Amino acid sequence: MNSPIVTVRDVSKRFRTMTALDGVSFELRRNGIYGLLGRNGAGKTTLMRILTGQQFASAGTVTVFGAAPHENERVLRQVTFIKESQRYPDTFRVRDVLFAGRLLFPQWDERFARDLVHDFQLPVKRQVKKLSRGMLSALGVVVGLASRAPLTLFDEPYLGLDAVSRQLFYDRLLADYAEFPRTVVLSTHLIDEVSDLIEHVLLIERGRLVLDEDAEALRGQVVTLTGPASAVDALAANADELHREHLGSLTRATVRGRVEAGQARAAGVELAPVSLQQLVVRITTADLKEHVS
Ligand SMILES: Nc1ncnc2c1ncn2[C@@H]1O[C@H](COP(=O)(O)OP(=O)(O)OP(=O)(O)O)[C@@H](O)[C@H]1O
Repeated sequence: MNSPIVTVRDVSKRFRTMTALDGVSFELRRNGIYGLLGRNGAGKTTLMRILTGQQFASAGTVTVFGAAPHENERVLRQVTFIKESQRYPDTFRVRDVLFAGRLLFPQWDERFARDLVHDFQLPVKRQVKKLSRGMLSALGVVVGLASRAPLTLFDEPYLGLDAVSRQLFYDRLLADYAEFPRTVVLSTHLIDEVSDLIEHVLLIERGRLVLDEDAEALRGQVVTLTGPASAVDALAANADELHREHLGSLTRATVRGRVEAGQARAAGVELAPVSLQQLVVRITTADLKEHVS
């Protein structure tokens, strides 16, 4: 990852009285796989729509490849946005969508597109409106991958895919990314599934960005401490406590911060890593929000 290709500064979006995004700021760097995580209605789609020029922010600025994205052809030719509810013209067949991809995206790889169509067993002659939900998702995935756009956003396009096809998507994405690095944003609820894939985590909670962290750094930052309450308290004293539960005579605390493994062992406290999914659940639990900086 190096220079930013997207800069979001203090962006808010209001729909009448509803605030969908509230003072969001972050950067997306050239080449990297970002996980855009958050609960239902957190503001993920709204943010992606603003990044791709489909919606205006109510306040703040968005710069994509050095310019505002709205109606900017130079910028938008470098961007692919695949959403679950992707619409295509009524008469389009699968092959028409692929043809359009070839025309629209300068980096489109026709051979890769055909391989993907084969992998996902898509019927090229079938009208898009007659595809099953999973096939429609697969078509979105094919376009998103084969476009090789320098900024590719997937807004849960794979919800219709079964587990085997989702794995195929993750595998193809990783393999192609290794050969043709670009900036990929995956918005998803299936955090466990993508946790090995994503390099950076952006977590939105009720319109606010509550986490903007390197995934690897995050993995070591949050742990659970299980042991006698007094020993857990002592170890947790210098960390942010995200959650606490009692298991008979033992206490289990989920904390964010540095805890020395040797110290924990000596105090009879079991130290265990927290999965990204657990971490997100803990952080987005409403009454614990004050623990998140
Ligand atoms: N056009 C609109 N008019 C009014 N409210 C809207 C509009 N678009 C989005 N919202 C509201 O903004 C909030 C954020 O919606 P958004 O679709 O961005 O969430 P999301 O994180 O993508 O959710 P999900 O994971 O459920 O798809 C929601 O409360 C939603 O109802």
